[in-house]
Amino acid sequence: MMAKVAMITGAAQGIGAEIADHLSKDGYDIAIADLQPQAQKADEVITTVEKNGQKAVFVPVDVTDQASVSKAVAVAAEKLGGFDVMVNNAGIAKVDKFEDIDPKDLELSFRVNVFGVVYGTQAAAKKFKELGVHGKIINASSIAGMRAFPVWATYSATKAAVISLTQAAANELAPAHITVNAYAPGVVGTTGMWDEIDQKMSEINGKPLGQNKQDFVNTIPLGRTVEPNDIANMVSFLASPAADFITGQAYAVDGGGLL
Ligand SMILES: NC(=O)C1=CN([C@@H]2O[C@H](COP(=O)(O)OP(=O)(O)OC[C@H]3O[C@@H](n4cnc5c(N)ncnc54)[C@H](O)[C@@H]3O)[C@@H](O)[C@H]2O)C=CC1
Ligand SMILES: CC(=O)C(C)=O
Repeated sequence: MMAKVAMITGAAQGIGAEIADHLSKDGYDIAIADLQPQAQKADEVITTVEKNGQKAVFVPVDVTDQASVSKAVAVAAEKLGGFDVMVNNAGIAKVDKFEDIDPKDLELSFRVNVFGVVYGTQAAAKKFKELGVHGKIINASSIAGMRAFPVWATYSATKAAVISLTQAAANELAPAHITVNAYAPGVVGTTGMWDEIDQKMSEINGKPLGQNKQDFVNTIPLGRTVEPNDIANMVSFLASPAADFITGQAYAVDGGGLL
């Protein structure tokens, strides 16, 4: 029997790479979709997936470009022989004081974090319908999309939009038995995204490097940062038959930080 196929955007590193590891352990063949310059990093993820006994391909994509996303889905489905799960994981984080928000950062953030989810959802839904698959779409939000933080306006707004898009798409696609859900991580210490955030916050508020991150971590009742493994466990569940009757939901994976 052919393995099921999952495509993960932004999977050459970080949370996306961890999701590739988990979903391949669950028996999925994986399309690692990322920007072309990430091809070398993607090779390491391919090795991991193959060690787990599944097939993997690198599919170059720029999620800000509708045609590129549509082509990536077509290529993934053709190379891997099916299409069952789409994880719209690619994202960027720009922080700035509200009054200093740079229009270029604002535009790029919406193009990657919001347009990317729209295009990924459109392309996946069309492919699922074409193949007659009851597919699953899983989007990357953030706890910042559930509660806005100071100097995080741009990022928070994009991740709140992801929750809205998830609900709307879930409603529209339910008649085709396509589910749409989101994961909303808290502070992930190990992927590089937070190094950039911490550096920028330190420039804004003058706190020593590492202090802004520590301040967030201090608010987490379970007492540690989120690991990519915690998030991939949630994605693994949302992709599984155990989640067949769950749609339109956004799940915080944050150690209770929103409590
Ligand atoms: N790191 C964290 O603390 C948290 C991250 N998230 C979200 O989780 C997702 C993954 O985050 P991380 O792994 O930490 O980030 P990361 O920066 O390690 O990885 C992001 C990936 O997205 C790719 N990407 C960026 N722009 C792209 C584009 N235009 N087209 C295709 N791929 C593109 C990058 O090449 C990279 O491989 C993001 O959506 C992020 O907003 C949510 C909450 C917390
Ligand atoms: C980067 C991000 O989304 C958080 C909550 O840390």
